[in-house]
Amino acid sequence: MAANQEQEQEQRRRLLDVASRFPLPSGCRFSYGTAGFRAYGATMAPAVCRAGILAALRSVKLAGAAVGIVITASHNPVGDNGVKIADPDGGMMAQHWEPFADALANAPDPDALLQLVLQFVKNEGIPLGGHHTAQVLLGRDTRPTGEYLLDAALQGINAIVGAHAIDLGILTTPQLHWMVRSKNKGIKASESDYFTQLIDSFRRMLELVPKDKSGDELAKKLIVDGANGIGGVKLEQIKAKLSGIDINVRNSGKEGEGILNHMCGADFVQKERVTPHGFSPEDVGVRCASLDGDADRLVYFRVSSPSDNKVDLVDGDKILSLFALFIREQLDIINNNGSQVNKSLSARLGIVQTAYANGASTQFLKNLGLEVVFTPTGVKYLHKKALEYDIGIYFEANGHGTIVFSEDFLSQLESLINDHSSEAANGSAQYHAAMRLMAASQLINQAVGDALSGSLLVEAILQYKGWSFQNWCELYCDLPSRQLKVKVIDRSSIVTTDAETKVSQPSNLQELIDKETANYTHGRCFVRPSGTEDVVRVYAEASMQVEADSLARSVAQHVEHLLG
Ligand SMILES: CC(=O)N[C@H]1[C@@H](OP(=O)(O)O)O[C@H](CO)[C@@H](O)[C@@H]1O
Ligand SMILES: [Mg+2]
Repeated sequence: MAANQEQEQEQRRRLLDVASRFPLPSGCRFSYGTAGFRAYGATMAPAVCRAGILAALRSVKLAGAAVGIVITASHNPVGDNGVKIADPDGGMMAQHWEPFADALANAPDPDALLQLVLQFVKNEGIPLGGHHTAQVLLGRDTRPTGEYLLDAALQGINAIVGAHAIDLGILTTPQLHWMVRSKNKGIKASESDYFTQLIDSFRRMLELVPKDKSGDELAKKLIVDGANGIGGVKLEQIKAKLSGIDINVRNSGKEGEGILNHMCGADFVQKERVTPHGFSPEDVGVRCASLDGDADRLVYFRVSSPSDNKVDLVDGDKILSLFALFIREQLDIINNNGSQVNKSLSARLGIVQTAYANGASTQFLKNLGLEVVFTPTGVKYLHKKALEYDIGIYFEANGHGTIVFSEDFLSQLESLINDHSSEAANGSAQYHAAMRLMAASQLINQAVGDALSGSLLVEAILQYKGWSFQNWCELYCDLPSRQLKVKVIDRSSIVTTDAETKVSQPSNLQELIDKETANYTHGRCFVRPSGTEDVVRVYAEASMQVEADSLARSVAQHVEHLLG
């Protein structure tokens, strides 16, 4: 038999073999959804194994570039688990592969799986069975089912001839995305390189804080709620090396401290607006940050008073607003400063939000004269949109977000910094502003939202501005809002348009929503099927809390009535 034919046979055999090792339980249906497959951890092995096959195929297709797999269920309960795939640029897997991901995960038997793969590789022109290579980097969070699912992923990857899996152990989701991106850029990509980049660029940011702004001890104090997940573990590892900030980690994931995401973490704090487990009245007034279970979400809060457990919340929208103010300020300094180096920077700055962004934040950003655009829910949409700008800043209200800088902008910035190399110019405000933007671009994780690097950027900006938590809170006042979930028979019967702000099907639902909304001052309401849970989500906003509550309730009733 010719060598090629032999390889092809071997490839078929391996696929049939691995599929029979991970049969799909009957009645099981996976959907790639907003952010990968997610379900009860013990049931996830077939989907994770198939995600391994898919990641290896994606790497073959992209000429052996590294692709990533993260095993995590983020903010969901500890018993859940899931899998997300990172593309070679460190972003989410290209959306046009999602239908194949769905079909592969749900292939009912080994033969169906084999046929599906063979058809797909033919359509996509993937040179399967030839002399190709593929590499897949794997990370997982701290969940008890992580190791078991990692093994399923490894078996899936190894089912593709020529594929090579690299297990990077327990990592935050953003670390894995950063490593994939760095590896494909040909730069140092280990965990210690990631830490060094964070520590060094944070130090550089603080060195650029004007001397008159350096605040008191409270300004440097930060308590971090690690959600008993991997973010707390990693922060403990580096906090002593972060100078200029005093970090205390609670819910750090240490044995006995608590259960992952249970009564703690970014999702809990943002939704419940109460102090997470491990915080007490003694913490009143101190700036606190909360991460989710895989550390790709970040929100800030402050314990409001010693007598109740309420918090003042700073959500993703306000983190976005702080970042936008900072970036804009540096661009203004560069472009309006009469410096010896007569050079300006042309930069298109874009702000990306979803319909869940509080209306007050959008108004605030627009009042600053910024370009604000909307995408559907999910980092995969926001990130892609942000890449269209020289500097794109995006956040979901729940704390997923980051800043992306175009290569062209960064090289303009670098040349500006080089032009300032003479000593006299080094002292100029323009030079400092350019250096701040450069340090920020190195501190922030440009692959994906990262609670660790995001919180360090927040801390550096607050120190730069000499701002307290209160100053930050007062940027604008959130409009009262309410989110509800409605269980329906088939949530996919709701179809939305205009970045999910309008319903196109069922045909009369939008009219009903409009009618309800018209009854309220500053009323805004939309519904959409969740991409991670079997529910329809209702969001309402109005000038008073009771109004937002009642608008959400009446629209939820319409949804229930129409969809059962
Ligand atoms: C309203 C909301 O918070 N939706 C979340 C949630 O998506 P849904 O499609 O709404 O279930 O999970 C996504 C993944 O974590 C996150 O990106 C998104 O923001
Ligand atoms: Mg997460």
